[in-house]
Amino acid sequence: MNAPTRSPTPPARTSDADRIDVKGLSKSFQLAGTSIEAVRDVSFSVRRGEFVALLGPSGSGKSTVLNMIATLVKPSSGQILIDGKPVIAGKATPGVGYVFQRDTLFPWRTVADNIGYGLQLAGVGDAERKERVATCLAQAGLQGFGDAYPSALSGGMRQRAALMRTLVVEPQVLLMDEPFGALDTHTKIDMHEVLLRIWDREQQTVLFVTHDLGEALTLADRIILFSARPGQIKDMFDVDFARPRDAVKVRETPRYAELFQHIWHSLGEEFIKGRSR
Ligand SMILES: Nc1ncnc2c1ncn2[C@@H]1O[C@H](COP(=O)(O)OP(=O)(O)OP(=O)(O)O)[C@@H](O)[C@H]1O
Repeated sequence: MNAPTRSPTPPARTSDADRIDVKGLSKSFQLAGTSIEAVRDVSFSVRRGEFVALLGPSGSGKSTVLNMIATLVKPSSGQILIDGKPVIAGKATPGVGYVFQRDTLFPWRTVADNIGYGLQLAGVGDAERKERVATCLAQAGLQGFGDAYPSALSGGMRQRAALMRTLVVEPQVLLMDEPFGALDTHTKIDMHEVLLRIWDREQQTVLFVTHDLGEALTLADRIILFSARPGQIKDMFDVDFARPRDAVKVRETPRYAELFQHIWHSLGEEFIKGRSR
């Protein structure tokens, strides 16, 4: 895959090939002698270049599923395939990037050095690293902040830098765990714009965890709705807004209101069930 601004012709948006396959995934945690069933028998696929949101109330096992796909948590049972190959718990899968809710920038490194960290680990030479980091800074609207330390940036700017630190190594699969959850509404919508523009160009396969229905509708091609714990797939919804999307305008369309209302009811039932568990 080419670097963010270097791809001359965008790849086909989606193909029928499955990039992520999750089969019969379950997870129970042991906590102080008690077993907590977090996820029960979850199966789904994500096609190459598809943007899928995992939506559900707090505690419905969305992060646990994402963490299992990211190999950070070992499944109790079930299988996860990426490009047809089983992932191995504890071992990073090549081509898969991860963005967390809280920015995880190193405070002692400048923004440019944070973004360039993965390239440095991969042994990319100084000149190329500089060029690729400059491209990422521009894409994230962070020109002029490369030499700043994270403490000098706003929350939104830090999250943009964290996003770029993952994207600079050009992952084909992007796992995102409520990456904008800590941001205020307007900054969040700015981040949706940044992500939509990058994804329009690069068309990574994205799995995005959120409990924010508006965010899922703005970004995703498909929403997978989780039930209250133990997390199971309750429903799936296609989000058929045209691309490229405008993160502000899409929310003003009648179709958005229609889909919102339709899914909101189902999500609301799980919020209520989740409260009593
Ligand atoms: N390491 C762990 N040890 C014990 N229990 C855990 C662990 N991780 C998650 N759980 C439990 O598993 C359940 C699902 O948690 P998870 O974080 O996956 O849900 P979520 O849908 O991502 O929630 P949120 O939206 O609040 O992040 C919760 O009851 C949680 O307490």
